[in-house]
Amino acid sequence: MSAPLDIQLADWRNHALNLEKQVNQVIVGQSKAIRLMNIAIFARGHVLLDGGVGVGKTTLLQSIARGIGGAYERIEGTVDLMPNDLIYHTFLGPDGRPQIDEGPLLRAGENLSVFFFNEINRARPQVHALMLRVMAERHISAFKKEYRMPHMIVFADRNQVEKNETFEIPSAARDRFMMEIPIEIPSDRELKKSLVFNTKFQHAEKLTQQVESDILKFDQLNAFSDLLQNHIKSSDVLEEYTMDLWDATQSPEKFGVTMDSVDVGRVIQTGASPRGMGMLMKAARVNAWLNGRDSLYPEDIHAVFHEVISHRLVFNAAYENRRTALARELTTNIIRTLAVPSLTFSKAA
Ligand SMILES: Nc1ncnc2c1ncn2[C@@H]1O[C@H](COP(=O)(O)OP(=O)(O)OP(=O)(O)O)[C@@H](O)[C@H]1O
Repeated sequence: MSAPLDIQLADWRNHALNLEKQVNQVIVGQSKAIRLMNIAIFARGHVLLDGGVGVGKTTLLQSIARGIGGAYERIEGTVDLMPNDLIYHTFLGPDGRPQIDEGPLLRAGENLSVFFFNEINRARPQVHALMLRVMAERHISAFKKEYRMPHMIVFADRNQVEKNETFEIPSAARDRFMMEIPIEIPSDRELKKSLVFNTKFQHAEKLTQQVESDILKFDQLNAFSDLLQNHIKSSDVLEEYTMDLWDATQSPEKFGVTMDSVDVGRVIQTGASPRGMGMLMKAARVNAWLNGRDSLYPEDIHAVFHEVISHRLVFNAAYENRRTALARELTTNIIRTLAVPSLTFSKAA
């Protein structure tokens, strides 16, 4: 028999916060990104990572995978990567004859919990199409059988610096990702110094091993996530506020939102999608639970608004090449400008 709901919620919250604490001890200066990744894990959403090279993405994901339990797999996006490279690879066996083995998507079977697609925008659209299908359906047929990966979360990094030979992910594909999370070099000088001079940070594998394994049970996350999503309540006032936020992503000028650098009325081609708003609320509910509440507050939406909404906005062509800065300014100004309702909910025990 399963434990009473309030005990389950409290136990899982302790595990979630423990995971966060342990990952923060090995990956320094990334506490905000780690909180957001934890939210995505409990909301069961795929994540785009926005970061440069050598900023600790692999170490971070391996640490998280260790804490979640299950298997971690990684693939590099390259211009000659083919969809089949995710599914199988061929090699010469000891007898000199060609053999076929399962590729990174299939190798771990149902144990796959974290799949890292590095530099996804170096891969061709055919590869994106396969990846997006598997992200949505979490199964694929190959070798005359059906492979399921029900516990998989995809983390995809886009190389934002080098644009040669890249295939940008179109807006419809970006919309499938719950969040885009920046992984930036820490700004604190002492932290930066320790990354350079403390030799432990040059041993990524040893760092990862410091995270306790199986803090969460990766194969129970889907069921717990459903339970959590059904548990967190919202109110009419909060729902109306959310609808205004949504409208403001499409027509910011109607809500008096302004931007310093551009005419706000001309900048947006398409605001957030219904899928995006659904994902916003899923992420916000996880934030409420992590903060020990059973009701949604505006601050739960604010905590994830930028990372869930920005990558979905489509800017008019003249502004697309400045999208990162403009999206940050717009989402910040939407939150600042729209009147925040005050809510009086009781805190969860
Ligand atoms: N914030 C950080 N905390 C801990 N270690 C870090 C951090 N940033 C970088 N490192 C260290 O830098 C090295 C490179 O990290 P890692 O390979 O994870 O980066 P990456 O972003 O995945 O690189 P690439 O883009 O080349 O794949 C590792 O030894 C890692 O420990």
